[in-house]
Amino acid sequence: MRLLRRSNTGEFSLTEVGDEASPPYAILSHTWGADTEEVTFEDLTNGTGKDKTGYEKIRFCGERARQDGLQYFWIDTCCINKANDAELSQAINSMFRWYRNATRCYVYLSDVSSSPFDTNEVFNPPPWELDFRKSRWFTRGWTLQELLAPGSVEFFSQEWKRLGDKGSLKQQIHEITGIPDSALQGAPLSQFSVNERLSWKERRHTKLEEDKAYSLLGIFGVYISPIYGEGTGGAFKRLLDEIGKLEKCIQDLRLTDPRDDKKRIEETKGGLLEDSYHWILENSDFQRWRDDPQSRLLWIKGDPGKGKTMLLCGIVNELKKSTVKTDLLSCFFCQATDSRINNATAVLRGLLYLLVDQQPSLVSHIRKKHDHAGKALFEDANAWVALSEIFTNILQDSSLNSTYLIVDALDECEVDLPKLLDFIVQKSCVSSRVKWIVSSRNWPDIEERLEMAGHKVRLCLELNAESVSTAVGIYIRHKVLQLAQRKKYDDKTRDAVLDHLSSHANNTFLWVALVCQNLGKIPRWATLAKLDAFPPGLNSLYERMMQQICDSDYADLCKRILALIAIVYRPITLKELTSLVETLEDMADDLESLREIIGLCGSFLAIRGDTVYFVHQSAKDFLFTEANKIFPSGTEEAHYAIFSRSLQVMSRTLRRDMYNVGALGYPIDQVKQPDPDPLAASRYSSIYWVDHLHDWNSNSFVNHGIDSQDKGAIENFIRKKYLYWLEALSLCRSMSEGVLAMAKLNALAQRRADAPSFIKLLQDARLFIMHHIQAIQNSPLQTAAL
Ligand SMILES: Nc1ncnc2c1ncn2[C@@H]1O[C@H](COP(=O)(O)OP(=O)(O)OP(=O)(O)O)[C@@H](O)[C@H]1O
Repeated sequence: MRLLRRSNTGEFSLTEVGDEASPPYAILSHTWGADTEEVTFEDLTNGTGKDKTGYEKIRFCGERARQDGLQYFWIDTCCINKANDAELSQAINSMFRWYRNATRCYVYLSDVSSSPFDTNEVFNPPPWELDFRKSRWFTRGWTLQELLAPGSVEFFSQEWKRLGDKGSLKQQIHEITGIPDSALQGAPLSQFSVNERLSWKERRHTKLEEDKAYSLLGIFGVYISPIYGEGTGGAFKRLLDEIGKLEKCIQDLRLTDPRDDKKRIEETKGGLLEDSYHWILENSDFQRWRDDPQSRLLWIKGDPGKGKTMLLCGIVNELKKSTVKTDLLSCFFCQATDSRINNATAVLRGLLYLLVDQQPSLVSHIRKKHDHAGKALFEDANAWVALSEIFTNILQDSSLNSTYLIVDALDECEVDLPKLLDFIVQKSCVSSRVKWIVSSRNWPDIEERLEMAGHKVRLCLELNAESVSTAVGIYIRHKVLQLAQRKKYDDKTRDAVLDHLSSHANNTFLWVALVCQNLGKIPRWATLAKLDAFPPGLNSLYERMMQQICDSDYADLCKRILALIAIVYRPITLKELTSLVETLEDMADDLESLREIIGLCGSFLAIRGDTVYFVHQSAKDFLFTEANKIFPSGTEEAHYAIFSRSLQVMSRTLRRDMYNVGALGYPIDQVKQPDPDPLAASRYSSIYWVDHLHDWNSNSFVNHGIDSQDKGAIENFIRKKYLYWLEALSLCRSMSEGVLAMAKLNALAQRRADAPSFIKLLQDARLFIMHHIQAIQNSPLQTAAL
């Protein structure tokens, strides 16, 4: 971009700077006078134009910038060479970003006059307010982005008097423009619907009709080359086309919203306690990472349950508070218990999703490939290659703002962890504008790879025992006071619980959380006697919980539930649970009793909403180390049981037009999930039944193949229910999982050389889904027309 600079003698000169390396600058927002009045690029290069009225605005902006300690500033009249079409086109597509990146934006209101003696405090409303409300500035097209893009927008009268900024004048600006406060305060514009954003420009005008559309490019984060002469209709058509493609691309990219994952994790873990993570802000390693431009990667490591995830949640909150509005912050929380967020491609997808949500113009890097490949770009066998290339390009994009990338629980990334680690190691030294934080357990293979990163700071929780111990102490007090209040402990009991927890916690948050959860189930009068039943150390505690389950009257049922929850590919709902465990089948309408049964499974499980989760990854890890207790016949048998139950429940419940949409071409975007949802019990089964069949085979030393009985059941299902299954997959927005499932099923069937008609049936079924995926994905009932 080209910036103006004021010399000591008061002269102005132009200087070219790279967008990436631009010095801090101020930017002017104003309304244009007659062309002859504005100082142009030629004027400045030829040293003319000083007698034009527009020169006053340059002097104003230069003087304000000087007062604010800024040497450079930008004004659209003279910093763009409009005679150069390519430059003009590039400027139109960059302007939003230039306004956003400006340190200050000064709005010069030539039609608002304010006496130098007016003080805003004395008159309410101030005498200039009426003129302010009527100012032409609020009626022009380009000033919309000039209002929204910068973090700081200050308003000045024609006498150069400061009237206020978009914070102090937010009420008036909201009333004049109809733009919600949150958008004025800097909320990502992607949070507002396309129609809402379009409505903001309704009463605004531009000199050239096409500019009405072009002035919205930055507000939607899309690029189009201006074609003056195409008319408003043509310009808007191209703009809306681009917006449509952008929205589709972001929709396809989204796997989960990591912001929702963070919220869910905090809630399932009992809520984030600020006082228990604030120590990090005073920690010298953290400060070094935050303040030293050379420190690019902060790696927080510690044993299970030491509070890493909650610490990262806290850091995300604190960075959000302390960084400037233009900084990007993207995070991802890996969870081994959920196959949607336990792999390297999911990490890149999640990080990218939040980056483009905050800076939509970055989508251009994804669109190049997505326009050709569609959603498959993020899901096919080459997804990692494509995503890592896109990510690299984004990190190298000169328009990328300062960025924080945060990845929690690398140890829970179960698929392609080495690739992800190498990627982080390489990319963390690419750009000084990008800072990373990652967390992991003390695993040697993670250590080995992350050690290779230059510019890193390592923060080991075990080496910060004093801070962690104080933080755990605060947590203990908080939890015990909660318990004491809820259970009405007397002082003696409360102090004994405090003492026991403080002396046995061993700096492990999770241990405290689990013991408190257990104490919550014990009657007040039995509390003191039971305290010693909570041994120190996570494993001892888990062992005890397991022993209690084994001794209880419901041991078999609890173990079956634990085995199921341990082996499913994503957390399942209570309804899904009833369909997958035979003995729970009758409880589909009695979820309260089911909740009680889950409560009997020690404190291994937690329910949030209607979904059952492991209380912590370490609880699941423990169950696998004690596999003989919950999987007496091995994990393969547990997979087989889920496969077989899934086939039964699908055969029983899937039917045509389950959501009563009626019309064959009814678009999926408009399909609403009915309540009660006819797919509630079979959703999981529909997506994962083949995976369980596959893992029954692949995990085992003995290759079971598909025996005659299962062959018959599968054949029957495909012949009678295949189209309903495809409809269900479409309603679950999981058609691509269906394609993969049919590929796996075909591969398994190949082993039955004695059953050619079975193989042929599955081949045909596979070809069918591959050919019609698009149609069924868009309209679930299309299955009936095919
Ligand atoms: N700041 C905090 N506020 C509230 N609860 C906390 C906090 N820190 C830790 N906890 C409690 O401790 C438990 C364990 O913390 P967390 O899951 O963050 O540990 P972790 O180090 O990430 O464990 P792992 O490596 O096994 O995943 C949480 O479930 C939560 O109950």
